[in-house]
Amino acid sequence: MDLNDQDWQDEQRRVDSVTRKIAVRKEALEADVGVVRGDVVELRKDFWDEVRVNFSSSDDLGETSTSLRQQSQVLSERERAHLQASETLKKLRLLVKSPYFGRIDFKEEGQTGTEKIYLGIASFLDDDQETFLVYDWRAPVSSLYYDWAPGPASYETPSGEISGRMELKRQFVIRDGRIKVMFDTGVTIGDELLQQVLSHSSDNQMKSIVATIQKEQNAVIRNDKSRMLIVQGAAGSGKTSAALQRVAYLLYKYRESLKSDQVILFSPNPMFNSYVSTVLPELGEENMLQTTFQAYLEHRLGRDFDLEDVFSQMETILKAEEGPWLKVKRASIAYKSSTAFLDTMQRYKDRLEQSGMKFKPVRFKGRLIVSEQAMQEKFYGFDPGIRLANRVELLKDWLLKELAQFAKQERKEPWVDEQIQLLDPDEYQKAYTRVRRKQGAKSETFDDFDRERSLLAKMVVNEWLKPVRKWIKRMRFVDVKAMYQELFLNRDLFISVSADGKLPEEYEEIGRQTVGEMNEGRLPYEDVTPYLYLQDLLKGFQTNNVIRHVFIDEVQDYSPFQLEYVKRIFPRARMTALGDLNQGIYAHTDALEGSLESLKKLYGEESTEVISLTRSYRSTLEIVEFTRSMMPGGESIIPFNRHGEKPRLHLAGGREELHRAIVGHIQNLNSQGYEHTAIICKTAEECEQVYEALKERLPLKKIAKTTPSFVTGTLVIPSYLAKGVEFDAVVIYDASADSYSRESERKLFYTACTRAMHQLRMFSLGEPCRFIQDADPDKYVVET
Ligand SMILES: Nc1ncnc2c1ncn2[C@@H]1O[C@H](COP(=O)(O)OP(=O)(O)OP(=O)(O)O)[C@@H](O)[C@H]1O
Repeated sequence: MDLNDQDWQDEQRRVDSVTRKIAVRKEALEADVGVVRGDVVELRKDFWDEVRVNFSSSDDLGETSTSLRQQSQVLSERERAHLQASETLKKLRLLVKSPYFGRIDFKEEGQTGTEKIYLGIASFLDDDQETFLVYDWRAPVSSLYYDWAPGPASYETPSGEISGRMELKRQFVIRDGRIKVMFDTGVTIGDELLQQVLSHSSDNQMKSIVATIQKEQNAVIRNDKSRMLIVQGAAGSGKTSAALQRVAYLLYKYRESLKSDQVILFSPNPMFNSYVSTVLPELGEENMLQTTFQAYLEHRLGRDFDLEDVFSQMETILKAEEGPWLKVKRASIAYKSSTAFLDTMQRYKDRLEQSGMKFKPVRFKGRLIVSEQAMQEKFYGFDPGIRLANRVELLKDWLLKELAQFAKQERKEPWVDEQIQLLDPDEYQKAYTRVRRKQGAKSETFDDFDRERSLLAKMVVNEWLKPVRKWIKRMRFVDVKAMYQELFLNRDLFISVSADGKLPEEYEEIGRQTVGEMNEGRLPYEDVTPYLYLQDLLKGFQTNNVIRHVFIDEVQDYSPFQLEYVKRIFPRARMTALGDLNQGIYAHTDALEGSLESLKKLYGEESTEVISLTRSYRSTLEIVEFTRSMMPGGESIIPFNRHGEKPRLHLAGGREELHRAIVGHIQNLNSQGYEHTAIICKTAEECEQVYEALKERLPLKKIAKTTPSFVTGTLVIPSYLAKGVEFDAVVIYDASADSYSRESERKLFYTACTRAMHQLRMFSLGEPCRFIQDADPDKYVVET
């Protein structure tokens, strides 16, 4: 559209006028916020000056407490006002630069006038406080923009559906108050604008997509009926993007009841957390909580074992030779990932209700305080109607009493006197003060020798028994490890508790591997969640009742067992699961074949909705056409119509030639302005070698599983860590048949290739892998 166009001038005039109003409001609020902040600071500083403190009599005490309460109320009211004003200000600061991105003209059925509705990242009312100059993109009326082309249209409101006719749909790009781009659009939200957005270079931070949300993505964002929403979508179809806008939508729609810290996102790795962390702030919202499943596992079991993480497991498996060990490992992973194992565990718990609980005896200084047998007798002496975890709780209380009893006796022991003698004056003084505090302000001094000795002995013994008490309180007397191992050591037990009365394949060997690792203090990844599950069955689940929405990205990487566990620890939450079955890269994801079905079972079909996203936005049409041709069923992936070069395969004769070609290619990419590129290697070990070999020739950044934040530049990254992120250009380091030799690595290879936005080049030392050979030869170019 021409700059002189009348429409353009009219729109720019409106932008000017709205921006001016926003600026005025912003400045006024800035002044207000300053004042309120000052108030809060003053109130905090002078808090005690304003409170009348007097403890002389009970009347004075009452007055003091009233005064304290009043002062706290004033302070918290001002703090609330400050928070609210700051949040509004944050939005005004964003709006002033770009007040809106879309306009629809809508004529409601039965009404005479047509309303012009402008959409931005937040609502902005005119001074009359009635006219919306900008509507929040999440308001009910805004869904017209995402769901309909000009013509008949309707939208849902809390009081029912509103129908009418959309007469115009217009898009803008406004930067610093100037309209940069403006056009009227048809069916989908501007292919033109999407073209522009997608042709940009990638970044180390994900961007919000509010201006170009597609209809099917809008369905994901606004869905709030089902307990479980499954989003199955191709690589680059905007699953993560839609999920983040969905969080923003939920925070808006339920702003009275839902806060950002009641929403949690499980990310595939810590680096991904940083990659997506700017989207919500860009929309003027607070970030939700972010974590990884691994971080949760570490938090729960990291002190007890050296926990293997999914990346180490992956690395080990990718590097392992085919043979008996790998066969057993695969069988072990498959079984321990399944819900069959979860059922077995449940039945094992039922069995333990009757018999078989294992306890660690309570000891002190090598002496037995309570034996395992005594604990078992006590435990199975409780009413069998009481739940297992509650009986453990009762046992704990009993043990604490036994310990108190023991402590009383112990005070008479000679070692206690020795310890009292050893107290230095400082410790003595401390002990004295502590004892006095405990006694209340009753006596000024130790009144006689006996009393002094008895108080000090009590203190010394208590101090020495503290770790034992803590040990009991944490229920560490429950020998979870022994009971977990027992399952793999005792065939008869296993058969009797397994749901189908059978042993899993390779049972004996799995047992040997599992028990061996655990005795070395290590817990293999496939055992971590089952172990935790058993522990929770025995000691009680640590549920989180605060979280209302759980988002799981890359859900295909979770085993059915793990998903059941997540469901269990967030009993009051709804779940949004985002995944792509083609990208299930970990060993346990074989257990997830047909996993959409198992995912649907998690909350039951009636509480589950599935939305499929089939259009892929990240990569050029050429890259999508190539990558999808590697995958069975890939035809259903629809590329977005953005063109680029065909992917290229470079066959190298030797390693030095390979390195020379890669260096030349990266330099070429940089000169084309592609600065965010990745050399994707199969394993971390290969990354290490490549980094060492090329670091003198290229400014490389090596990415490892512990890398906390995503960076721009030329990265050397293992395939499994490139999940969820994207690059201008991707270089597959060695796509040879030697390197990717197993069928099970197809999804890994596909995932690596689909990280490319604009260019994909694969290098191969010798014959390329079968996945490339399976691909449509018309869809890539071979160079030698
Ligand atoms: N409606 C949209 N408007 C603009 N950009 C979009 C849109 N949808 C997706 N994109 C872009 O496409 C790219 C891929 O999106 P995203 O990472 O959310 O996809 P994904 O489905 O989670 O991918 P993967 O499963 O491969 O990790 C991102 O750059 C995103 O900004």
